[in-house]
Amino acid sequence: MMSDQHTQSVKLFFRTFENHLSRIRDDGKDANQAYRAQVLLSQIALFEKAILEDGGGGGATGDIQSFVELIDIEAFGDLAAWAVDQTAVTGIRAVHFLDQSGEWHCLAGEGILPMRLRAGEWLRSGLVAQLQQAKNMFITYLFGQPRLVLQFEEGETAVDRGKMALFFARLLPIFVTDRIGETNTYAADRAVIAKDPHFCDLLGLIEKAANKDVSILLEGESGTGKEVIANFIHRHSPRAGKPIVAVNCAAIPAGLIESELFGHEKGAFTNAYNRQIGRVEEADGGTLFLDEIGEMPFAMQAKLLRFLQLHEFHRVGGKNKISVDVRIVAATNRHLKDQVAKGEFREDLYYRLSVMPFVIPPLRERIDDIAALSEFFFDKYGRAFGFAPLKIDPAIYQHLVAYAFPGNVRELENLIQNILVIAQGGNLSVAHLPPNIRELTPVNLPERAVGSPKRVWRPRSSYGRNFKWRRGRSTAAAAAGNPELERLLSQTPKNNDELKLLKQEIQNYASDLTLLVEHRFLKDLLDRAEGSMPKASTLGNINRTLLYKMIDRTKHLDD
Ligand SMILES: Nc1ncnc2c1ncn2[C@@H]1O[C@H](COP(=O)(O)OP(=O)(O)OP(=O)(O)O)[C@@H](O)[C@H]1O
Repeated sequence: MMSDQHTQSVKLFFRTFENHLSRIRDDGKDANQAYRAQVLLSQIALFEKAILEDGGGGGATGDIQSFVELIDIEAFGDLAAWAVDQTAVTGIRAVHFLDQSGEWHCLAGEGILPMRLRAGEWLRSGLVAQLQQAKNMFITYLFGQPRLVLQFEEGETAVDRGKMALFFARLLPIFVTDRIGETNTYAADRAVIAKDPHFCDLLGLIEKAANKDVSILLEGESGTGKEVIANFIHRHSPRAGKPIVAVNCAAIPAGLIESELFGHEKGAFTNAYNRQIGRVEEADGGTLFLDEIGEMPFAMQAKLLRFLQLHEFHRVGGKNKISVDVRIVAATNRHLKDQVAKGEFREDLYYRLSVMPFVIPPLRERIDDIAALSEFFFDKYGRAFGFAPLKIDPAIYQHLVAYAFPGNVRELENLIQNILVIAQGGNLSVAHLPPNIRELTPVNLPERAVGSPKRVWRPRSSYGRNFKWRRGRSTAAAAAGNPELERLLSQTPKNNDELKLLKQEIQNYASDLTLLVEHRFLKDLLDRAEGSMPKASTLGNINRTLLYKMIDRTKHLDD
């Protein structure tokens, strides 16, 4: 079994990984790659479980055989560098990659690659094989060809190496760069599937609010997706690189909630054997998601309010004030204003929390979403359960839309899993629906609800339909006092080629400026870290590989 610390590290690894994949998915460069990243994101929980639990075996499936083997080595190299940088968590010491021409590249770390790829020396199990002689070496396969060698640290590691190697094997196809025909692209945003026009509008508003550092209150029935939206807010906020920490106020006994939120000192109460950091402190710099806020005990509400006003608190049993910077997103499936009227919830806290309130509509009011979410869950769980591509009778959607879904998206998600288990994949028809839904009169779907062209939620342009020039700073004002900028900005290109050249010149100038800022940042950081790279990495919240890269590209400024 893993220690708590390692479990936490593995979890952190996966959260960072999710961010990495989200970036691939969201950068808008390649729809197929984005789709594959989304598929992996939807499987990540299964991998995490498999790696954390003994004997999980990595049950998730991925249709990697359908991907052509053209790997973007550079992009994969970044990931490899990162995995080696996080060796305490991944256990990985070096990553080697075999390209199509049969040449090996050391993508990250240091290690000598024994060129013994002959059959018989490797114990193959599915996509990965372990070298018989050196148990810390794993090969992963793509199309039956060895492609990647992972060298793990010697001795015991907290992570099961086989599972980690399998995880990398599954990742490879994400970095395939060619196109593989038409694929679904409904993965507009990780796990926020939305097609209903009103819900899409609401998401657009929420995205705008996410950008402002204000408290957000999400109200809505249970299972409507409030937690999914809280994550969406975090990812679309300037705090996206920091943690989001969720606290379910209903799940914590009243007597423990203060220490859960604010932590406690050793000996603060019976059983407080060690100092414990609270969830608020864990979320420093990021977002604190307070789920079921309506269940927070009245006495605790006063303490929370105080913290929101002062941004500081004491650990239970502690004397020192601790300051943190968190953004609060709270959610409730009760009507908080009614609770205020009944005297169950503090009015002052209500106003603090609900600077931007949003009501998430129930699923029955988002008819287009029922079909879109069903498609999404059929695909997600069909893959996760290892079923071949499904054939779904469109009448299924007509019945699902007729149902009221009192349990909202959560109920729909469970239902789709049940249908898949009952049908065991293959052809899905109305007969596989539970009787209460099968017997409903089918509803004709709006044309846009299922199939292509898919309407998906995407961040909207802030310009709306009609474009108006914003009243912004003039170029003259922007350049004031800087002769070089004045020279660049005073030119009026006469055609597109001239414009491109000028833009390039301005970009070069700007990157020089950013290097100066980076240089100043590094100098200060290393001063504070007294020259120690590990310390600088922690203080600056920057991984070491990137730190080295930054030093490399700015060191010429040191003269
Ligand atoms: N728009 C969506 N796209 C994809 N999955 C969704 C969406 N909305 C909800 N889900 C899924 O439905 C389930 C319930 O969502 P979530 O936990 O966010 O609901 P909730 O409103 O916070 O529920 P509760 O009030 O009971 O805590 C989750 O498994 C979530 O992944």
